[in-house]
Amino acid sequence: MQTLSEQILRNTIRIRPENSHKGTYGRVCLVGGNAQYGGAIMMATEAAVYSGAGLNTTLTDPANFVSLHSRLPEAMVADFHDEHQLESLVAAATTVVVGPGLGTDADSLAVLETVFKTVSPNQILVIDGSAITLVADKSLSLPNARLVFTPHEMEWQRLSGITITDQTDAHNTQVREQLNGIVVLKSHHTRIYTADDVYLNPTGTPAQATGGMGDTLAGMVGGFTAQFADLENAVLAAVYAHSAIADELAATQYVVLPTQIMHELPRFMHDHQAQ
Ligand SMILES: NC(=O)C1=CN([C@@H]2O[C@H](COP(=O)(O)OP(=O)(O)OC[C@H]3O[C@@H](n4cnc5c(N)ncnc54)[C@H](O)[C@@H]3O)[C@@H](O)[C@H]2O)[C@@H](O)CC1
Ligand SMILES: Nc1ncnc2c1ncn2[C@@H]1O[C@H](COP(=O)(O)OP(=O)(O)O)[C@@H](O)[C@H]1O
Ligand SMILES: [Mg+2]
Repeated sequence: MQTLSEQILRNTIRIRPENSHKGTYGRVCLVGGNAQYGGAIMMATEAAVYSGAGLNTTLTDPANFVSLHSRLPEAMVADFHDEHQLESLVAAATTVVVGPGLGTDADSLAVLETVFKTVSPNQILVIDGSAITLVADKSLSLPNARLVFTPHEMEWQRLSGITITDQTDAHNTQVREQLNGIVVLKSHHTRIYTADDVYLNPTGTPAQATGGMGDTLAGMVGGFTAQFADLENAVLAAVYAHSAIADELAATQYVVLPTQIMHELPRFMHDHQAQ
């Protein structure tokens, strides 16, 4: 087991080359947000945009279009019920983030199944929130893609079958091997399980214990993995940065809002970029 340090930021966040454009920094496709949970996909989208991903498209319930656009004109939006559009936008993405606020009803399942059948082996697929619950409840087969799972302990219990009290590194590693992806097991001491190692994130604060905090991390993982070449480092750096920013804010705040974290990101990434 290794404990992450600030070094992961300098190893990952690159000074931008002058000769670059939005196409250089990846396309993120975010899929989620039913009529009840529009906030979740908005926070994930905003986090991807503020992470610096070059192009961001959100596939969501049309009930969320106006609120999303009025907050975030940088993102493109489309209806996730339109299967043809969902397929073509997912196919064009560097990273797909599926699950924040997706819900678990029949429509949600249909959207998730379309995403799973569309992604290809060289695409990155971040599976979060409701998508994890659906995979577990419906015993869905996972697609052949570069998978990143971001469960909290209850979602991990559903997906892995390991009860929260039994979620030891040995047990978690066994299930990670079957899933064949990176697992970010979120808690007050988040651990990241990769093919070769287990990493402990030393940053984080109970001031983060508020709804939307994980949706924000999912969007950051989307933004970082779409831009930075090394998948594992990009995931580790996103996890570290998310909670390091919260720690900074918690020095003077009782609670840290997810939207405050994402708004600090451009400054934080500027301060930790390296050649
Ligand atoms: N503003 C919004 O639209 C929000 C939408 N959300 C979405 O709501 C859907 C359901 O997700 P939820 O996570 O709320 O519901 P879940 O039912 O998946 O999990 C929440 C339950 O897990 C328990 N739990 C145990 N250990 C935990 C841990 N370490 N971290 C978090 N919870 C732990 C909690 O006490 C709670 O009872 C997801 O799609 C999610 O993205 C939530 O993110 C909240 C905010
Ligand atoms: N007490 C805590 N200490 C540190 N980090 C926390 C704490 N409580 C929550 N977090 C972090 O907040 C996030 C919560 O994720 P999640 O439960 O998926 O939120 P949501 O689905 O509501 O967006 C995770 O990154 C988790 O590590
Ligand atoms: Mg969550």
